[in-house]
Amino acid sequence: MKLTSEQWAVVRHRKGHARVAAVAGAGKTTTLVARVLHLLQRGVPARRILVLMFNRAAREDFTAKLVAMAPPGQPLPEVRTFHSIGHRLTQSLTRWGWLSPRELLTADWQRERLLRQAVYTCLETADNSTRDAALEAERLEALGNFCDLVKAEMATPAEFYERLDYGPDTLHFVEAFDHYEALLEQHGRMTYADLLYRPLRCLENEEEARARVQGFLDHVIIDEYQDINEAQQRLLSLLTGARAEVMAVGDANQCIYEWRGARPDYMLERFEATFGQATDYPLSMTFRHGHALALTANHAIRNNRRRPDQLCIAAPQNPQTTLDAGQGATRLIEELQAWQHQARPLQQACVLVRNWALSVAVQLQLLRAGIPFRLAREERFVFRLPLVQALAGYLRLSRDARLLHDPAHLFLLLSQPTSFVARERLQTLSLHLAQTQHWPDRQDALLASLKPAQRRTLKRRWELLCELPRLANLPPAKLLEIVVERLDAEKVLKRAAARREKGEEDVRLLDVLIEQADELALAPDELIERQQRPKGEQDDGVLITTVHGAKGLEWPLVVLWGMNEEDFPYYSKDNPLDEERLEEERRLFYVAITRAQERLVMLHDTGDHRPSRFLAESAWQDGNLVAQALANNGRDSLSVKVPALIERYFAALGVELPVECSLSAEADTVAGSPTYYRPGQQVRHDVFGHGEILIVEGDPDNPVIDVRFTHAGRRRLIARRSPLELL
Ligand SMILES: Nc1ncnc2c1ncn2[C@@H]1O[C@H](COP(=O)(O)OP(=O)(O)OP(=O)(O)O)[C@@H](O)[C@H]1O
Repeated sequence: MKLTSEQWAVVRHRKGHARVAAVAGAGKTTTLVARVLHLLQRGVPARRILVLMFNRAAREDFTAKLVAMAPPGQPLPEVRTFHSIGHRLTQSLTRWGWLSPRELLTADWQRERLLRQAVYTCLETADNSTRDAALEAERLEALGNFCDLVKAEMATPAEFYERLDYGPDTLHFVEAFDHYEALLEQHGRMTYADLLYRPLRCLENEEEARARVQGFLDHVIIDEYQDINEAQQRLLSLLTGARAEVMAVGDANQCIYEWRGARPDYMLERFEATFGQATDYPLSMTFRHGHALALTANHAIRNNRRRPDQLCIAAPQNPQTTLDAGQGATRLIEELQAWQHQARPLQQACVLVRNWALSVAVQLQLLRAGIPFRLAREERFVFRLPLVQALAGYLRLSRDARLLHDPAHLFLLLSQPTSFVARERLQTLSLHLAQTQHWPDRQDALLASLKPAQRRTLKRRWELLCELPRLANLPPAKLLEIVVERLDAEKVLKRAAARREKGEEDVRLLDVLIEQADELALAPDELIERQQRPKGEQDDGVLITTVHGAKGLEWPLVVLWGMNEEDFPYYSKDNPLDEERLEEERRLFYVAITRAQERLVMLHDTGDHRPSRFLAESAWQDGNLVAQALANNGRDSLSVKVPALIERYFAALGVELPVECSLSAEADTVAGSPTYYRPGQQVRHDVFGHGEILIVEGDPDNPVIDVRFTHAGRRRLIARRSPLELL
């Protein structure tokens, strides 16, 4: 394979640190393998080179390519992940006596037991209901994640708690962290997060230990630099010391872990702050997809203010990617069936969603159409979700009143969505209700340990259960709506979730389920039967995954589902978008669309949600139009939304083709298009004077904007109805 001149420049980089800005599909592995071989040829000993990849799959892929391309017998450098380095450092530091020996906790239940103990200790004097709520499985899981993230970000628990949006019932997290740490030490255990955290803390504190691990490397090459966390960054700088030259490769446009502390500008700032000056290299040519998608990706990301000034250019031999957008589940099924009719395997296709909640509609539709699928995370199978099991349980009860006598069934419905009451107490109550069919007397011991609010919640729920058999004839969607309303399910789910985003995802899941019950007109029996005998996932099926889970991967066919405002970009009335979050959502969209090789289909749903602003911003029709013209060697002038971008793209290809601004683009600007108002823009209001736009949200054609006025403070305005002038 002939490397491009940009790739060669990276391979032959001579001296000092280097930063490589690589677009998606730029052949990073090929280039970095060539770089390693070049260093070896230049006489650098293999043991003085370290290559760091972001996960095991990337590491295996890299190693395989390196072995295949190296001359036989050539000693090769180590290719590692941060975890494997941490593992080895832990072993060495333990052998040398700086760290006490600890065993890695591999099973979830072991970890959960320690977390549970930590919560007990710090809520020892709290009342029952507070403790019960803190011991809910979901809350414990959130606490576990919190502890891991504190370590990944090398923050204090209090600092990190401030940074993330945890709910009001999580105040104990900060203290629980310390108890958890003490328990781990006491039991001689460590978690995966400790593999980096412990050696790093030790090396930062012990000069002598540091001296034993530094000075062994001349070259460190690191992939996916844009998303590395604080612990990884610090470990990297420790290992490289003053001597090693660092080559960091990444794409700031694919920085999708901002909530965890990664920032697109870190590619620039953090690197220089840590290592000093670097030579910059672009890898702008993608080998993954055709011009249509390259142009669409360029359009999509151009609305971000914080981004590298770099166009992604499709290599001439790439497949001619086709793009389409549409609406509804029927379209999704048609796309996948058309793929199968072309005798293409479903493993070559992927359905991407912004959030797992959105995958529920996809799963239900595929089940119904008999199209096999597999999930990147098995536990997200729709009929394995506790909330879905519970809702199906409510439907079953409406059809079969005998279930009121089944304690296990009552327990399921009293505990999901959570009633914030401990399991044991609910089990006893369920047994009583199943046997007596009566709510216990006020003085009954069963109620003694419950707070008045818990009693009220459970009593109301029992009354609903008794009423359900009388509602058996209602359509399932209507019945579910009643259940959700009577349980006050939205509020409960928001309260139960330990992070606001999780609560909102659960609420969205409720919506999706009701929409689906309505759209599919699911007969209760069908839903119930599916829930009771869920068909397992199938290996030869289409993959369903989230955009985060698709990082670094590619498929010939990508269907991006859920292209609606509030779903993608993800926001809500309680959780509005600010400029940073909108830009991160846009980078996620960029990652999503650049996974496709031959075909990309973006679908929005038929519900109340408006189509996503990203569809308009991406100008995908222009992408198709320009790609067609390039394929046919067209000569006619092209009417496009953003002529300057197309001209720059043509200049990079060495193509001369006239372009002009399309009428629709002009109309957009006049009418206040989704891209017309953007955070950061300066405005003048006839009454309030000068200000800066902070947030743009709502209908892209008629946005609501938040403006901070110099003299009139912060105001929310309907942009098109306000006497505003853009400066
Ligand atoms: N100079 C080149 N000419 C032709 N094809 C190339 C070139 N460089 C890379 N490729 C091809 O591009 C594809 C992706 O390359 P590679 O596996 O090296 O990149 P990657 O690291 O997986 O992708 P990404 O850049 O998205 O991380 C491969 O099929 C590879 O053969």
